[in-house]
Amino acid sequence: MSATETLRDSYGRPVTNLRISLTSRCNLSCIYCHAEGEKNPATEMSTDEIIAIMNVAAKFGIRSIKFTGGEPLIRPDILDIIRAVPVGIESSVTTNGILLADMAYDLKTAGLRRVNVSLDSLNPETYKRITGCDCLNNVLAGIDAALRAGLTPVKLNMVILSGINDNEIDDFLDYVRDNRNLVLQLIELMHFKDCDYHGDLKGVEAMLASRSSGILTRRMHHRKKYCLDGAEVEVVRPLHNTEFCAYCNRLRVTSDGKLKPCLLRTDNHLSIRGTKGAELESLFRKAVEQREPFFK
Ligand SMILES: Nc1nc2c(ncn2[C@@H]2O[C@H](COP(=O)(O)OP(=O)(O)OP(=O)(O)O)[C@@H](O)[C@H]2O)c(=O)[nH]1
Ligand SMILES: C[S@@+](CC[C@H](N)C(=O)[O-])C[C@H]1O[C@@H](n2cnc3c(N)ncnc32)[C@H](O)[C@@H]1O
Ligand code: SF4
Ligand code: SF4
Repeated sequence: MSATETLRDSYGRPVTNLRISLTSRCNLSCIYCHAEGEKNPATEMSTDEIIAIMNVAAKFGIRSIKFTGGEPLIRPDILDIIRAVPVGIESSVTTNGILLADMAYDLKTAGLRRVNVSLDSLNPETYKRITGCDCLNNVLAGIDAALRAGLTPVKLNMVILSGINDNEIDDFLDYVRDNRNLVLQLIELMHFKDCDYHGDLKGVEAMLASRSSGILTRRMHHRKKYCLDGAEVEVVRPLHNTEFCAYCNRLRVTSDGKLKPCLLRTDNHLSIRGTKGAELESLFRKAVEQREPFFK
């Protein structure tokens, strides 16, 4: 196998991005959480199992690894995991930010490139209603610490919840405005729980487009990025979006060690528990073969 072999699925989509769920456990209980599509996970992977997976990913030309969960920062070995990311792979974490203030500097020193921080409201009451925790200030302190540590750009993930936080978009635009290191991500709610707050992101995109001085298209998912009056906003609108899936370049690993070809499917997971070397590589190939756009 060449050092730069990139895996492609039968739809011609290259896999360049790996999302590893480090745990299904979390210190918050958001009303909408999809937990990265995990259902009843078994035992978490060990540090060594995660390192073996990252090393195979490097052989297959994976360019970026995202650590997610559950809440990835509650893993006691998170710094060891980040230190073990193979050279040449950019690593990032998606976190709720609760523990970030104390950890940002160490994460940066361990080699982490950047963070996405979930923040669905700037109002303490609304934040508590969504997450179950009266801890908005911890998250804001975490974002400041991440900026100071250079974990940039810091992307703020805001899931649009109709009737709960959709009146706060302008407040968020003000929050990120004129800070080149802060990007706002507006995310469409996917229904994984009985959560009835789905909002229309197409309407939001039309509003952003009408106020934008420029619109870019990201390679991944062909997501649109809007530049308006000093604020950078990316829109994540996956549902019934064939273009989004056509440009999906990700493979996932569940916290209990299964390759997961698509966020929205649970019927084609492949267990990699107890495998390494050639066997693990062959399972990677098989998982990529099983990838297909969810919306097509
Ligand atoms: N349907 C679907 N949703 C996704 C996919 N990737 C990310 N999302 C959603 O997008 C949101 C943001 O995910 P993040 O973990 O912050 O990462 P990201 O924005 O996708 O990645 P970066 O921009 O590289 O940091 C989450 O709500 C995910 O549920 C995907 O491949 N399919
Ligand atoms: C599952 S969380 C895991 C990482 C971390 N605990 C956090 O909240 O950032 C990853 C991202 O998925 C988003 N998310 C969770 N459930 C979702 C849903 N039903 N629809 C859309 N996004 C969702 C969260 O807002 C977060 O930005
Ligand atoms: S913090 Fe993340 S993993 Fe935890 S409940 Fe909220 S969205 Fe889910
Ligand atoms: S729904 Fe599946 S195929 Fe579509 S973008 Fe998400 S992970 Fe990729």
